[in-house]
Amino acid sequence: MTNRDTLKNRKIAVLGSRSVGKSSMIVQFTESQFIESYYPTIESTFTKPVTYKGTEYTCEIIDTAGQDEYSLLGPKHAIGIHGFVLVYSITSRKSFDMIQVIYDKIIDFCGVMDIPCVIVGSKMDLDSSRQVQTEEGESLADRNKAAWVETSAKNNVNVAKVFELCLAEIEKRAPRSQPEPKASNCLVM
Ligand SMILES: Nc1nc2c(ncn2[C@@H]2O[C@H](COP(=O)(O)OP(=O)(O)OP(=O)(O)O)[C@@H](O)[C@H]2O)c(=O)[nH]1
Repeated sequence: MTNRDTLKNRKIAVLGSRSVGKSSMIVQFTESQFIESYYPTIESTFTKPVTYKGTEYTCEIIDTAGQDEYSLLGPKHAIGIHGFVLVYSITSRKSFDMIQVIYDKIIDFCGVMDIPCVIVGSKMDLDSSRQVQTEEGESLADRNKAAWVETSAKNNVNVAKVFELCLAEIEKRAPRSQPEPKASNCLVM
């Protein structure tokens, strides 16, 4: 087996409204810590090796600036990206409503029917302020052929699962001998 067979690079873009906890989730996953204070993200990339079903992957995780309905989805959020993590906060109905908007923008941009995607309901530790029920999250994911999970970056609940689910969604759609993405191609299937 060549190194290319054993170490696969997978680019994952994390998108969602402002302050839903995208950075906190990524930092918990890659650095095992939780940051209470809020620093708006411009854009940064984190790398972490992940072993999933016996295969070693290098996950390149792109932390994006929070989106709203007026944000333009640029090529950097679609081209060469293998999988998408779309995050809403269970405490914000508005952030939940943004998920379909962002999903549709990706689909439009890439000209595909569906994408390897995990929809994440964050901040599940704040259940007393819940605005989005679990069934709503599940059925949104079902409608879009996406995986779904609720997480708490604060308590490190289901954070690693997000990235496992994303790798599963990517691999589910990948043809057996999928070539590595070319920089100029939209890889979403
Ligand atoms: N209680 C609780 N708070 C959280 C959780 N995740 C994030 N937060 C808090 O929510 C705030 C925003 O978190 P960020 O991770 O910066 O959010 P973001 O989505 O990256 O924000 P942008 O960079 O603006 O897009 C911070 O004060 C975090 O401490 C969580 O799981 N539980």
